Amino acid sequence: MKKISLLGATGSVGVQTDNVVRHHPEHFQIVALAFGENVDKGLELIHTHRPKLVSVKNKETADKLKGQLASPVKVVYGLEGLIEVAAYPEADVTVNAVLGSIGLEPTLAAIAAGKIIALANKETLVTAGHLVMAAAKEKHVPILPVDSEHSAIFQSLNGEKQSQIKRLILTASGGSFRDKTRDELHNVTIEEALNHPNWSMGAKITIDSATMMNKGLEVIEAHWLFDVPYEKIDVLIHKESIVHSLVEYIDNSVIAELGHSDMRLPIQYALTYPDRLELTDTKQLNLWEVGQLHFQKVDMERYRSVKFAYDAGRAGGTMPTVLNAANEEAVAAFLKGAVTFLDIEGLVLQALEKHHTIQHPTLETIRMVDKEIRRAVQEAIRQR
Ligand SMILES: NC(=O)C1=CN([C@@H]2O[C@H](COP(=O)(O)OP(=O)(O)OC[C@H]3O[C@@H](n4cnc5c(N)ncnc54)[C@H](OP(=O)(O)O)[C@@H]3O)[C@@H](O)[C@H]2O)C=CC1
Ligand SMILES: CC(=O)[C@@H](O)[C@H](O)COP(=O)(O)O
Ligand SMILES: [Mn+2]
Repeated sequence: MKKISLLGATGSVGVQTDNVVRHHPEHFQIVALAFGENVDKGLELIHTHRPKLVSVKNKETADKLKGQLASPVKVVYGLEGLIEVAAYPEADVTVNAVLGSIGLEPTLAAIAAGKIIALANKETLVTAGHLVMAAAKEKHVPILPVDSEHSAIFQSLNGEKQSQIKRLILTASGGSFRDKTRDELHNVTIEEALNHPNWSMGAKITIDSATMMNKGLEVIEAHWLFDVPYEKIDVLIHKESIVHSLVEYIDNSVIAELGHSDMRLPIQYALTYPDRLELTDTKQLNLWEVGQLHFQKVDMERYRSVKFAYDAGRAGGTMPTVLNAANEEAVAAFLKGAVTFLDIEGLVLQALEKHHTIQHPTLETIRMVDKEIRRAVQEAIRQR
């Protein structure tokens, strides 16, 4: 029985983790969970899994939740609460599916407590990959990818030697606006941007897919997870999202993982690794039904966010922290209707251009830069 601490329980990945756990009650148990403000969904999950510890976003939500709980559960809140859930002593695995760089300190706390990390929260690795990977190495803690592309790469690597990797190839759907030219992006709406062609996901990552910043973040995530330099990480547009990513070896052999779009597979694999379990209620992949698969080179002018991410990743230090913080603020503003779709890129670029990289940042420095950049982006939005 694997005991799980689940962060971001009410979100898209969280709810699919709940689904995986409910299908295999003999293998998994959720012993602690954290969410933000969705008390109705949170109560449903608490009722199903009966965790011993629950954390929510703030005191107000904690009070609201306590007022509606039928059984005694310890309720905590804020970043401290997230950290307490992440490092919950009874848990074996911490599934981090919270949204944004708020996931960093809980990840570090879970590593310090010796938990296996099943990581969906890519912003953690983008903002401070050097700290997370160094801590995991020191504590001999595995960081198992939940992000579908990274799970595909992890499965395709299957223990092969690092020195034999020629290239990691991350596939990208191209997002909601894949078939639009750059000029056609000026007046796109929030609703159109949220309409991902292949995946049903939370709002922020769906917008990231539309700008293709998601792929940029995933390039940096892959760099840290697999210890591969940026020159050996490529992005390939693949509109069907059937090939989830590929690994090319020095003998030109290319190994990939394929399947229909269903996050329960990478979530479950991170929980069962190195074993596998049956995945119920899923669609088997019959390639004859799919018929054709398409692949296309990425145009870095059309998808500027991918280039920003490569540049920020190569610059290193605090530059990826800036990329991530500016993007989180710009996407949040777009989702509130405060800026246009193309403003997201503009705001990120402005933040990157103004920043002087600090190399080898400590956690304190990362926190300070993250805060400063968010403030600067908010100010830039106010001045528009
Ligand atoms: N969705 C997907 O298919 C995939 C997602 N990912 C990554 O996984 C992460 C989660 O994505 P997704 O599930 O789509 O996101 P969602 O927006 O659907 O869910 C986010 C979760 O985080 C919680 N949350 C947000 N802010 C806070 C906070 N301050 N304190 C505590 N909890 C908080 C939310 O709570 P509440 O709603 O209750 O407020 C919710 O449970 C992201 O990093 C994303 O990039 C990676 C691959 C695929
Ligand atoms: C399911 C998942 O892992 C997402 O990150 C997904 O890959 C988004 O799709 P694109 O970024 O390729 O549009
Ligand atoms: Mn992904």
